[in-house]
Amino acid sequence: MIETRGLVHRYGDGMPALDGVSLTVADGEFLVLAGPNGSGKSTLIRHWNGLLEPDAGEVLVDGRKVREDLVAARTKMGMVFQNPRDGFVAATVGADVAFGPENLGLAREEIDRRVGEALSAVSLGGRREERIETLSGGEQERLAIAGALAMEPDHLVLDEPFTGLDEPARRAVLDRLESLSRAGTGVIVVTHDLRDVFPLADRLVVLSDGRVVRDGAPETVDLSGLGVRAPC
Ligand SMILES: Nc1ncnc2c1ncn2[C@@H]1O[C@H](COP(=O)(O)OP(=O)(O)OP(=O)(O)O)[C@@H](O)[C@H]1O
Repeated sequence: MIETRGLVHRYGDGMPALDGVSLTVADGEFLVLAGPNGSGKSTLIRHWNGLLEPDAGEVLVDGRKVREDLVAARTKMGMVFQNPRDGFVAATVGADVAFGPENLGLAREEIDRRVGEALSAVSLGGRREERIETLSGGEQERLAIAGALAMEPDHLVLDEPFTGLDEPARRAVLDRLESLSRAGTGVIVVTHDLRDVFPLADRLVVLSDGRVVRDGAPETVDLSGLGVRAPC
């Protein structure tokens, strides 16, 4: 469970990027976090794995303060940031996915199992030896998801995972998210475009100017005037 309590974040002297956000995300929940550009979405998820320090308030993952146990939080939260291509650390598909589990100090057999399962979950099984630069944009997005999955997180958090994807790649990523969610992994998708992800979500939270302005079942949330593109 992710508990965000009264979270305030300021980057400088201006308006706070987060202005007292309180939000609890249950295990297994499929949550869409929406809001216009600059509303604080990326800032919020960076607090969930301790990349930023609160100016006020706190974040707890499974009851433990993130800033006091970064390793525990980062083991439970799988993050796929915008432009995942910038985050690859190895030359080949298999080596990149193995990097996280290797850093957990796991045994080689366990690492191999996780890499195999994560790659097949995103339909990249059998492509371990391929060089990352030869993959398409959609395949690279799925590879980034595999890297997060290999950590076997309780919550998979994806920041704008559909940007720059063509329709088949978008569909493939959505299908993966749906099956992961069905298998019990919590999924949090950050997006300002609700099109395809809307029907999958249990819950929609909308941020505006660093505050939670809507929170509810997707079909019950009124999106008018929020600068969020409603699903067609
Ligand atoms: N590193 C930074 N330094 C200074 N200000 C920042 C920084 N990162 C974000 N901000 C500011 O904080 C506010 C919230 O930004 P954030 O990126 O969290 O919003 P967002 O909802 O994720 O936006 P987007 O949809 O454009 O990614 C914005 O006003 C932004 O300009």
